[in-house]
Amino acid sequence: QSVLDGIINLIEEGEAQIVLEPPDAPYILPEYDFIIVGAGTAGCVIANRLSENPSWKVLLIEAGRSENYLMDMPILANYLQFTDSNWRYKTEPSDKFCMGMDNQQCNWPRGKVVGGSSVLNYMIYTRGNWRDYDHWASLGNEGWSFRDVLPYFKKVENFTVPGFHNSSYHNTDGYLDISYSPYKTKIADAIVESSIQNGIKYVDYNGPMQVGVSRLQVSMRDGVRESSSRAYLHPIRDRPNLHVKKESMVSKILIDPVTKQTLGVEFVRDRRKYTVRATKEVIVSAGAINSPQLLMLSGIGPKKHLTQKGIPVIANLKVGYNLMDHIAMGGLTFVINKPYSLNTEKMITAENMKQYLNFHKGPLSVPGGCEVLVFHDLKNPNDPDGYPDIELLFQGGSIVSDPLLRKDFGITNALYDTVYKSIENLDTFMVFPMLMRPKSKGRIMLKDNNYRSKPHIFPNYFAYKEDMDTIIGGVHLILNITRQPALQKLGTRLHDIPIPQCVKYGFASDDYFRCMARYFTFTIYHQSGTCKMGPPTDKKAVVDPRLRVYGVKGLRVIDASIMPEVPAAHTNAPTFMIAEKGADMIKQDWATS
Ligand SMILES: Cc1cc2nc3c(=O)[nH]c(=O)nc-3n(C[C@H](O)[C@H](O)[C@H](O)COP(=O)(O)OP(=O)(O)OC[C@H]3O[C@@H](n4cnc5c(N)ncnc54)[C@H](O)[C@@H]3O)c2cc1C
Repeated sequence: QSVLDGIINLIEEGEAQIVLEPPDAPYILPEYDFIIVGAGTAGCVIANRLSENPSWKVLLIEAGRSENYLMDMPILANYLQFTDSNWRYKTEPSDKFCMGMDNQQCNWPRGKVVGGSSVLNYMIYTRGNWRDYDHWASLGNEGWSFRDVLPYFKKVENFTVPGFHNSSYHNTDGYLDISYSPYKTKIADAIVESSIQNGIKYVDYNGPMQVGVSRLQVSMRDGVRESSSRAYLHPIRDRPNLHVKKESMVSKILIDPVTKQTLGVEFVRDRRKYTVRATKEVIVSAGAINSPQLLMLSGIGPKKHLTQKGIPVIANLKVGYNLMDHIAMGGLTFVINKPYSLNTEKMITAENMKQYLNFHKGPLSVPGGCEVLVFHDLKNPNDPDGYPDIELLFQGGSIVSDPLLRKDFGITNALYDTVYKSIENLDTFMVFPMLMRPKSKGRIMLKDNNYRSKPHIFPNYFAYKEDMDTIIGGVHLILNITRQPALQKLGTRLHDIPIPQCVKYGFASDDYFRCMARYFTFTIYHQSGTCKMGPPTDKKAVVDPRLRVYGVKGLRVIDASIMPEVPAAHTNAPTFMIAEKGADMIKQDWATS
């Protein structure tokens, strides 16, 4: 098989993808039983599950266009943020975080495409800790304990990770394939070995014990990204009772101001406005930024804020509060003296292309270069069933390995040139110490009452000192791991050109790293919590434990925004679980009514 054969294969697979994704509905009905806003991780699951009932008519509305096959080549993950499939949000400028980024703003990409952020993401698949969900339940969210949600995590997956087939935790007949990437670098092997040498156990972090080291379990099928659309929509593309409307942005949820009954939605396509009615429910699955934005535009949100923006209030709720994210100190880079690192330009060889295009194997199958993670409990380091407060995410390359990676994060040219330019030709890897259980919470606010305006984003990172301390604990752990023999065999050393603004603290001191975290504040893209789930006694709750919006009939939010606390996980797997569970709740509620 040659590269040319591979290119033909690519064209054929690309064509197949176009046919497999449900088409844009050429017409829509005046009313549906259910209207789902947003075909992202959650929306595709809900569309599939609700349309299982052939007597229900379901409309799925998505602002973005079709997913294309190139988006699903794992190594291209870093590139997708530069396309129109990204909403391209930015945080408000700050002098406490994101200080090394252009205009002191962090980029917050979000998927605007069929499949949503599951098309832009790095495919890392982690469920979180059993305590995350027991904690949700203890806050008054009945039905959300780990015991309750485990069946839904299992329902999602076709788990093919070798060596970990524990049927109490895993399943093989779900829609979403979970596997290891078909390729790993020698750096990944050395990281795993060094972690073990540092006393860390190799685990199935989606099994009974989460703390430990592992290669990444990823949502991939046969070396190709498994987005929520590929997993949940492609297999059901011919269902006549499901219509998908693409490139159509919902501008308002229509609610009767007197009865508070949801009537339907208004959406805009090609600058034309359409109205469509929902006879049973509207389900908002527009993600952790757009869901609160849409609720607020529709009159559901904090009374004072909505009134200031000239929006009549339908329900006075704390929409947009409780904004959470997982951040890491970026830029921690190690130089090695072996030619093992993933470097995009060096990787584009005929052999690697041949491997990927023909067989979906080789270095191009590594998701954006991410390879290994360690979950660790800094407070209880010896507890094999610890509750991770830090994750170390290892990449088989670094900020210098791909010219676009620094632009993904928005690092200023000046800072990049000063700190990293000189190591562009060296072999390197990078580690993110990532805060898993942040105390600091932010807020999303409307700019104005125009649905096309991007909202204001205040992430409020590092408002609590403990959050920074945890990151520093993570840096120490990374340094310990890199001192172990397996990584030392590669000549691993910390890249030591300092950030000029931090050098006054003394390179590699804790205060230096604190300063570095404020300059290179890297989001790991886990925005969540902005339509918080909680019991009626929770003053910040927007939806009840059955995901129904308080004070409004016929309206639910089902996506990452309902998380009361962000789990110790990358948020895609928990969002799949929420969607499976939410869809079941809808079925239950309509079965008994
Ligand atoms: C760059 C990046 C990398 C990530 N990496 C990982 C990872 O490796 N592992 C992991 O677990 N998680 C990762 N995540 C996070 C994870 O993908 C998200 O938590 C998850 O996809 C959220 O799902 P959701 O359904 O809440 O929202 P989304 O998947 O974002 O879906 C929302 C959908 O609604 C659409 N929409 C929004 N507003 C409207 C409107 N008004 N009208 C119509 N449609 C609308 C959007 O276009 C989008 O398609 C990453 C995210 C990003 C952006």
